Amino acid sequence: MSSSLLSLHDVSKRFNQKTVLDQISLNVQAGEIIALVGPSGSGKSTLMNAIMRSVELSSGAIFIEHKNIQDYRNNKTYAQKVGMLHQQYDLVKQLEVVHNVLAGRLNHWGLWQSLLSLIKPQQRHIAEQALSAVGLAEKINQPTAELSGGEQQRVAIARLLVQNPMLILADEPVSALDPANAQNVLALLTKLVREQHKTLIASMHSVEYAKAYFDRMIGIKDGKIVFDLQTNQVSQQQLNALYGLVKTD
Ligand SMILES: Nc1ncnc2c1ncn2[C@@H]1O[C@H](COP(=O)(O)OP(=O)(O)OP(=O)(O)O)[C@@H](O)[C@H]1O
Repeated sequence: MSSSLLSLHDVSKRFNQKTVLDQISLNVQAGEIIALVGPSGSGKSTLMNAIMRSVELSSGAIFIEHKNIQDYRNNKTYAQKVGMLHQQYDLVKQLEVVHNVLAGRLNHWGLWQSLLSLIKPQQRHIAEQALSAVGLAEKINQPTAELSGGEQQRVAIARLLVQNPMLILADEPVSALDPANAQNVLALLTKLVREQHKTLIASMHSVEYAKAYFDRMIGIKDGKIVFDLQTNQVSQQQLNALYGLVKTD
């Protein structure tokens, strides 16, 4: 059996009459670091939401470790396979950083331990470890709202480390950040994914960042894959065609 972590077989999604994903087939091996690129509305978020199981397919099937994702019994088990990083961090701003990081633990805890953790953080050492990995150990008791955008995205990464899924999906993880912060966060995220032998698929607005930090690039247009290559093999012509840019020379 191959080491395929994720595979999509003829995945299609229609919203009302509109086809948003059009027979996408794709294989991802464990350890890959992949950027999804393509114009706005091409279907990148829908593709990731389908893998997250938050969008139901119109047809086709998705497998994680050769098992249909529909067959993972509950969300807790599934969260140990796949986790997602959002553009807007998705943190509870009023809470201290430690609580947001330990929210990644909810998939491992029962109800009482989760409730108790809101009063007295349970397994604080786990949060400490994850926060030092993202360089924020000293912010553990700070209200999350007081952190900068880049720091908040690093807290969200720490929460993912605590959740510890095999596959990380990131939906435009740095598009809300300024260039310096965006590059720091991407460098950190890809470094941690490599060190911890995880797999990353991120949708990226910036082709430049996709080239700098990712190994494989998948171009999506109108819900179809138009190229799927090692990043250094992608030509300017392919990118122009993807974004519908007219040749000027
Ligand atoms: N829940 C929904 N109901 C109806 N249409 C939807 C829904 N979700 C997405 N769409 C449509 O599907 C298409 C693809 O959207 P999607 O968000 O996947 O694109 P994207 O490539 O991620 O775009 P962007 O780069 O702008 O985030 C869009 O036309 C969008 O309007």
